[in-house]
Amino acid sequence: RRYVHTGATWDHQDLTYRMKNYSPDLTRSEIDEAIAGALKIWSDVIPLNFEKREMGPADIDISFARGLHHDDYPFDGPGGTLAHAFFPGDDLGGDAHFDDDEQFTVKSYEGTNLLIVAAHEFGHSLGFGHSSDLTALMAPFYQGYKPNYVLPYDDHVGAQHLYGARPGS
Ligand SMILES: CC(C)C[C@H](CC(=O)NO)C(=O)N[C@H]1Cc2cn(c3ccccc23)CCCCCCNC1=O
Ligand SMILES: [Ca+2]
Ligand SMILES: [Zn+2]
Ligand SMILES: [Zn+2]
Repeated sequence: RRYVHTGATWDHQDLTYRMKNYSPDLTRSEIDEAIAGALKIWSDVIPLNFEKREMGPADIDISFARGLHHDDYPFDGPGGTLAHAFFPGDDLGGDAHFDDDEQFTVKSYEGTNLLIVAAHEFGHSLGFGHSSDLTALMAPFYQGYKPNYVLPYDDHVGAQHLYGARPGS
């Protein structure tokens, strides 16, 4: 049990998310697919449902930004920090920001894999801190593209400890 829980969780099961903008690195459908896939990594094991919204307020607002971008955590250019996200809550709570100075890719060993980075960030959006298990998704270090990604044990146990297990998972 090395995952870290921050104390904040959502008080509703049906969470909404919204793409506030897109990155020029990929097509909209590639980005939508990577985001949905990253959310599914978590909803496969815990009883939360994610619904994409095109307009209006959402629990998890997703955006790409460079440098300073309306929060106290400016991005740092290419490399270094790849993305960050906020624990559950109103406004910025649950939101995920991706550093658009990275070259986001899908299904490639080149660049920075959007699905894996997004899955890590959504762990924070659901209330998880960093794990000291370096093989965990919630480890603080990017571990590169992995085809057919399966949620590591530490994250799986952590998620179910917090939100219970999705029946049959
Ligand atoms: C887990 C990931 C998806 C999100 C995390 C940030 C995070 O925890 N978001 O929720 C991240 O970006 N970690 C850095 C940590 C990091 C590694 N280095 C750095 C050099 C400078 C600044 C940070 C780093 C060494 C050089 C490699 C730089 C490229 C990879 N970067 C990382 O692994
Ligand atoms: Ca960066
Ligand atoms: Zn930010
Ligand atoms: Zn993190």
